[in-house]
Amino acid sequence: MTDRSPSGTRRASAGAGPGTEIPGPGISPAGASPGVRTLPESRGDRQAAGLAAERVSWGTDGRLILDGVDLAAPAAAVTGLLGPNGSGKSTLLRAIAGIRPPDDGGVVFDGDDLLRLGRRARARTLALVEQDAGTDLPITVHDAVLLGRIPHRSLLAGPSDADRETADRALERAGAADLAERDVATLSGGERQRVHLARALAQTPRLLLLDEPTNHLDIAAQLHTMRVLRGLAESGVTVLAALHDLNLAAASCDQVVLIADGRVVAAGPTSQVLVPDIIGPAYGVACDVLPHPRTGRPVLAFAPAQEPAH
Ligand SMILES: Nc1ncnc2c1ncn2[C@@H]1O[C@H](COP(=O)(O)OP(=O)(O)OP(=O)(O)O)[C@@H](O)[C@H]1O
Repeated sequence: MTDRSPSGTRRASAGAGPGTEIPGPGISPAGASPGVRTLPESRGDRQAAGLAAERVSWGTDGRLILDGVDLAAPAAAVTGLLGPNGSGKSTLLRAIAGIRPPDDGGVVFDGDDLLRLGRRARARTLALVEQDAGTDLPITVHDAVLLGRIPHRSLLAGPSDADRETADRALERAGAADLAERDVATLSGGERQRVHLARALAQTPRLLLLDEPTNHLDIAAQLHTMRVLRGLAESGVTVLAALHDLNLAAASCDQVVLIADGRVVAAGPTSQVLVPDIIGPAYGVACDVLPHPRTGRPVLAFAPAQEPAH
């Protein structure tokens, strides 16, 4: 049973308070939670191309983890999914991917009900790069990436030359070509992360979901990964990535959705959500925003929240 009472699950102070509610794209007024702050620029109807999660709820052990989440991720854009630890980002990505289907709500992608697609059709449509997805299979990186082609071929057929070429290109694009002959089990955390991305790329999804894709990566590899995501978006892919690094989000995302305690706190263009009066309360920190000296995009600087004076 899912406890839908507010008292069981929510922190008192996360996010914008009541009175800031403004409906936006994919955020139907009926489904919006109190405290949802969706920016006026994103107001409008749900876009036909791209992803729309509608009033998605999921709970376990009497605890509501996702509480009527509405999220729109347009096609040909990178959408960042932000929120403090335990806010429900991974759970939401798994719900959208159908790995842990929601108890309530729907997930529509390019006009199709994603949750009604069969496994194979879904695997041809979307790929999910999970956080710290481990694999101890005794196989090479190249063969692991080739597994991404399985949804695209008949069940009895082995990989074709075209499949191998796609896997090679995916390895190249993910910056993992030099790892191709390595045994997956011997890879470092950052090397594994690149291989997971390569496998997802080999799947040639139209919807790419990523849970902390820059985990374990050094700064150059982080920037490379975000460039790959931007390149995918430019070629029409819908990209939704859970990110902890708000500066990477600021540098790379077209728009962001901020959740706390399983509810949307704010959603809209990156530069309008990554502002002190939204980020500070959501994460419980003091936050300043400066222009990036090279790009002009927002750079966030953090400090511990001020203790209230006694
Ligand atoms: N299967 C489960 N059983 C019980 N609790 C769960 C389960 N899955 C998730 N949770 C809880 O749901 C909450 C949200 O978890 P989730 O992993 O989605 O958060 P997150 O935003 O991805 O966190 P992080 O940033 O730390 O990775 C957490 O409190 C977690 O403990």
